[in-house]
Amino acid sequence: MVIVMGPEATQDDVAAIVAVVQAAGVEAFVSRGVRRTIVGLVGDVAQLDQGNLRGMAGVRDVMRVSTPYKLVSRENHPERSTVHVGGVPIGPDTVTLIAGPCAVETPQQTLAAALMAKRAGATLLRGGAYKPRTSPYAFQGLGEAGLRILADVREETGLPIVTEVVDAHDVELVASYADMLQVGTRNAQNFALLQAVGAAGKPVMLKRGMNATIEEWLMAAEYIAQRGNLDIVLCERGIRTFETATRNTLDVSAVPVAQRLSHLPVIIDPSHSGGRRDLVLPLTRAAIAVGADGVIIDVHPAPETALCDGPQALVDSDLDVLADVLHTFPPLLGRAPAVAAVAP
Ligand SMILES: O=C[C@H](O)[C@H](O)COP(=O)(O)O
Ligand SMILES: C=C(OP(=O)(O)O)C(=O)O
Repeated sequence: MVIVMGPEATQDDVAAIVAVVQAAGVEAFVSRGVRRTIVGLVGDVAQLDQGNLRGMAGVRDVMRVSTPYKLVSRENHPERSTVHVGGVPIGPDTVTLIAGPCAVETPQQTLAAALMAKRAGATLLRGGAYKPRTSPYAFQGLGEAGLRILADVREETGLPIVTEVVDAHDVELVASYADMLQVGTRNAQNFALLQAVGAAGKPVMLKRGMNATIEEWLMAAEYIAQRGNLDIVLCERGIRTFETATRNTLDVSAVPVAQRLSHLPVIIDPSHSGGRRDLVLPLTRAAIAVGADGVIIDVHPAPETALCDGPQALVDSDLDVLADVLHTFPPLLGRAPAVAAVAP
C-alpha cells in the first residue's frame, strides 16, 4: 500500500501516519519529494482501514499495490486452477457445458430437460430446487422434493448435479444431494451463506452479484476459500446497466479480467444474462471466444409452461446448433469440450 501526502502535509501529519501504521505492525518507509511525500507500507496491510487513512490530515491518496483477496488471487497461485465436479473438469483446458432446467418442476420435465442437455453435449446437469424469486408469489421451487428428483435424474442419466442453495440453514441438506453448490446473484454477498458453503466440502459455483464489481465478486469468493474450500468456479451472469433490451448486460470482459486476477475458473451464463432464447447461442459463442471455461444454459422441454424463466430456455430445435458450437469453437482456441468422467 502506498500513501501519497500533499505539499500541505506537515512533519506532524507524516509522523501521525507513521504512528498509526506502525501500531498495526506494518513498516512505513517515508520518501520526501519537493511536491509530495510518499509513505510506502510493507507488511500485513489488511489490518489497516484505507478509508480512515484517507481521512487523515495531509493525505491525498491511498493506493493498494497488492490485491485485497489472497487465497483466490493469481498473485499467490500463478497457475490457473481446474475444479472437478463429479469427475468433470472445469478449467483452462476444456469448455464445460452445464445445462438443464432453470427450475425442477416435475420428474418428467427434469428428466426430459436432462436428456436435452445431454444431447447438446452437457456433462453436468443444472436445476434449481430452491428458487430465489423477485416475487414472493412466484414459484419458489420444490425444496427437498426437487433435490430428490435431481438425484433420481442423476442416477438415470449419469449427469452430476449443480443446484442452488439460497439459505445458510439449508447448506447441509442441499450438499447431501448436490455435486456442486450454486450461490446465485441475489446471494452473492450473503456472507453467512458464503461461509457455510465454504465449509460444506462440495465445489461451489459463485455467480457474480448483479451489482458487484469484479473485486467485490472475488472478495465474495475469498469468503468461501477462507473456510478451506478452493473448489470455486466463478460465473459471470450479466450485470445491471441502463440497457433494457436485455435482461442483464453480459460483461464479457469480466472473463479475462477475472482470469488474470484469480486462478479460479470462470464460466458464463448466457441464459440469465440475455434473458432471451434468441441470444443464448450468440452469447455462448462470445463466451467461448473470450476464453470462458464453460457455459451454464437453461433448457426446457416446454418453455411456454415453465414455472421460471421460460423465455430464455433453449428448446429441442436449438440443441444441434449448441452441440455444434461446443464441438467447433473450443478446438479453435486449443481447448476441448469437457467430457464425462465415466461414460454412463
Ligand atoms: O433462475 C433464476 C431466478 O430464480 C430467476 O431468474 C428469478 O427471476 P424472477 O425475477 O422472475 O423471480
Ligand atoms: C438463479 C439463477 O441465476 P442468477 O442467480 O444468475 O439469477 C439460476 O441460475 O438459477
